Amino acid sequence: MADNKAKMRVAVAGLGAIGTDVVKALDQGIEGLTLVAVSANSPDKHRGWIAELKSAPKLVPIDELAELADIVVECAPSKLVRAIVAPVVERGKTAVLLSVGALLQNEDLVDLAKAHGGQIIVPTGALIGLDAVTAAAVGTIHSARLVTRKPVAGLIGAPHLVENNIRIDDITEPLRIFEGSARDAAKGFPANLNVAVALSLAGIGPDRTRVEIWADPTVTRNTHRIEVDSDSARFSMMIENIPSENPKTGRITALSVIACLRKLRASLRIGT
Ligand SMILES: NC(=O)C1=CN([C@@H]2O[C@H](COP(=O)(O)OP(=O)(O)OC[C@H]3O[C@@H](n4cnc5c(N)ncnc54)[C@H](O)[C@@H]3O)[C@@H](O)[C@H]2O)C=CC1
Ligand SMILES: O=C([O-])CC(=O)C(=O)O
Repeated sequence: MADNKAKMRVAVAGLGAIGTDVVKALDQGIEGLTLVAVSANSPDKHRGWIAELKSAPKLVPIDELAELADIVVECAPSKLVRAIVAPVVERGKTAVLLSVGALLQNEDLVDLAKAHGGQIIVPTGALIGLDAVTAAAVGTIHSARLVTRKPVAGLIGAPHLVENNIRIDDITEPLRIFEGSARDAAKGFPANLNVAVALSLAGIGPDRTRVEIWADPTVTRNTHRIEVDSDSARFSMMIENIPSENPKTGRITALSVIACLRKLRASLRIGT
């Protein structure tokens, strides 16, 4: 049957572990969407494979994306979140946000979206169970907790470790390196704890959501366990993510974005 709805134009900001897979999936085809533009830090590095796509998008600086697209997918370093998302939501458009940890320092972006009829979408990303958490949050959640275990390589360089002089390079046993709120976890581990912030925004907020982080030389996967107790259900779930080419980022993250984009215009939509 003919597709009567006009396609929505999509742009991708950042061509790293997540962005590259998202671009390739969009080029293969996602119902109701068309890829029009991408941004990269070193455009020359990407011109070759972009030119070989079925339909090559424009390669432009991030400040041009909001004008060119209806939906901009942010998969860039967290310091660029404001520069990428503000112009999108100011135009009443949609930003898909991966560096969700940065939202805590940029909470006014949500007000900006509200004022202009824009939307910020946070995919489940590397986590699990945000469908159940958002459902439970319609009622009352009593407690929410995240326990993250990562191989040492996925944690090295985190500001919390550097500032507190915590050495993990030579550990031979699991070491708990952080216990506290999701808000503090996001500050101390900006490239690692997007999942903590996503959980907190789905549930009871960054101050009441508790987080434990372990550096674990016995695991090869980024492992996240969530435990939620509410007036509708008690649940705990664990996901063991195979790292992508970026050891800080699980492979499933890009797939979650692709699934999220598929849902935007799909004729059948499963899950909350
Ligand atoms: N919500 C979630 O569950 C998850 C979120 N993330 C977050 O998503 C973001 C992207 O993650 P990855 O793809 O793994 O990171 P990555 O480091 O592999 O890719 C980021 C890309 O952005 C590019 N970039 C830097 N400056 C740029 C600029 N001015 N314009 C355009 N591109 C620029 C870099 O060159 C790099 O290619 C990170 O902030 C990460 O923390 C990662 C995993 C899970
Ligand atoms: O597990 C992952 O892939 C990444 C992660 O913890 C995060 O960004 O929050």
